[in-house]
Amino acid sequence: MTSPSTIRQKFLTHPSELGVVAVDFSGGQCKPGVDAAPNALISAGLLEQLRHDLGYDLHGDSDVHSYNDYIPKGVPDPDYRGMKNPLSVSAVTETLSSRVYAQAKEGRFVLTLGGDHSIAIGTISGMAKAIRERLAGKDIAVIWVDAHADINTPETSDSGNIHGMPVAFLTGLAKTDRKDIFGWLHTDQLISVNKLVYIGLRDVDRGEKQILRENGIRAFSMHDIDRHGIGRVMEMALAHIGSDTPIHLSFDVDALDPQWAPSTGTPVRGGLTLREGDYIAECVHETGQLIAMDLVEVNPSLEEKGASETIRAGCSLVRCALGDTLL
Ligand SMILES: NC(=[NH2+])NCCC[C@H](N)C(=O)O
Ligand SMILES: [Mn+2]
Ligand SMILES: [Mn+2]
Repeated sequence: MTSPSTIRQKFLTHPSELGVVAVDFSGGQCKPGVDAAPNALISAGLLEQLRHDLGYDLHGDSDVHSYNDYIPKGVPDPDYRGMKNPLSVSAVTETLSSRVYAQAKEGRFVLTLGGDHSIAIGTISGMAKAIRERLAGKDIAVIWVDAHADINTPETSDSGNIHGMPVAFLTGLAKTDRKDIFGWLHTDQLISVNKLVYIGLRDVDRGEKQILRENGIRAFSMHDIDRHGIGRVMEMALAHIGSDTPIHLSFDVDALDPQWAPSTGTPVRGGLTLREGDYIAECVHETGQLIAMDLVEVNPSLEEKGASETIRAGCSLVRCALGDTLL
C-alpha cells in the first residue's frame, strides 16, 4: 500500500490551504431557501472554526459570491427535454466549474458550500479536470453520500429538477447537443462510473435503479448499512476506490435522517445518524486521499425549528472531513 498521505501530498501542494467556494444557488430544484445555506453555515462560524480550531488558511470566498449573477439575463429559460431552468443551471455550473478548477490548480483542498446538488456538476467537473492536468491523466473517485442517487437523465426524471441529474451529466450517461445546456462539459471534466460509490441511498427512482444496475455502479444503501454496519461499509467503499486515487466527497445533507437534518428540500426517513455521517467523513479524511468536499441541500427556511440543528450537522460533517475529530 502506498503511504496514506501520498495522493494528498502529490496533489495538494498547499495542504493547509482551503479554497472555499460558497454557492448561493437554488435553481436545480423548486423550493426557495437552499441558496441561503452558505451564509447560514458561515454565520454559524464554520469558516472561523476551520481557521481557528483546525489551522487552515482560507482562500476563495470568505462571504458569498453571488452565483445568481451568472444566470443569463433577459432571456427566457423554458423547459428543455423536461429539465427545469436548464440555461440557468448550465451557466451557473459552468462558471462554478472554472472557479473550482482555479482553486484546485493552486494545489488547494476545495470546499464548496451549496446550494442544491445540481452544483456538483460544476465542482466535480472542475476537480476532474484539475487532477487530470496535475496528475498525468489520473481519474478522480467520487463518494456520493445521499438518500438519492441523483443519476436521472432528463428522460428518466419525473420531476425535471436538475438536482436529481448531476451524476448522469458528470458520467456522460446523459448526453446533450446544446452547448448552452451542459454541452460545455468536455471529456476531461467527466468521471468514470467505475470510480463512483454511493452511500446512504434509500429513495432511488425506477429509472435510476436500472442505470445503476446496467452500469455496475457500486452503491451502499441504508439496507447495506443496517446489514454490515457503517464500519464495514466504509471499508468496502474505500477498497472499491483503491488507495491510489484522489477522492471528491459530495455530501447531501439529506443522507442524514430528518431527525438530525430536517431542514432540507427532499427529506427521507430512515437515514444516517449524525454520528454515522461524521464517521463517513472521518474515514475519507483518514485515507489521505480527500481533495475536495461539497456540502449541499441545507435549506434553512424549511422546518425552521430544525434549521439550527441542520446547520450544526452540516458544520460537523465538514469539520470531520477536514480532520477535526481524529486524534
Ligand atoms: N439532490 C437531491 N436532493 N435530489 C433529490 C432527487 C429526487 C428525485 N429522484 C428527482 O429526481 O427529482
Ligand atoms: Mn438527496
Ligand atoms: Mn443529492
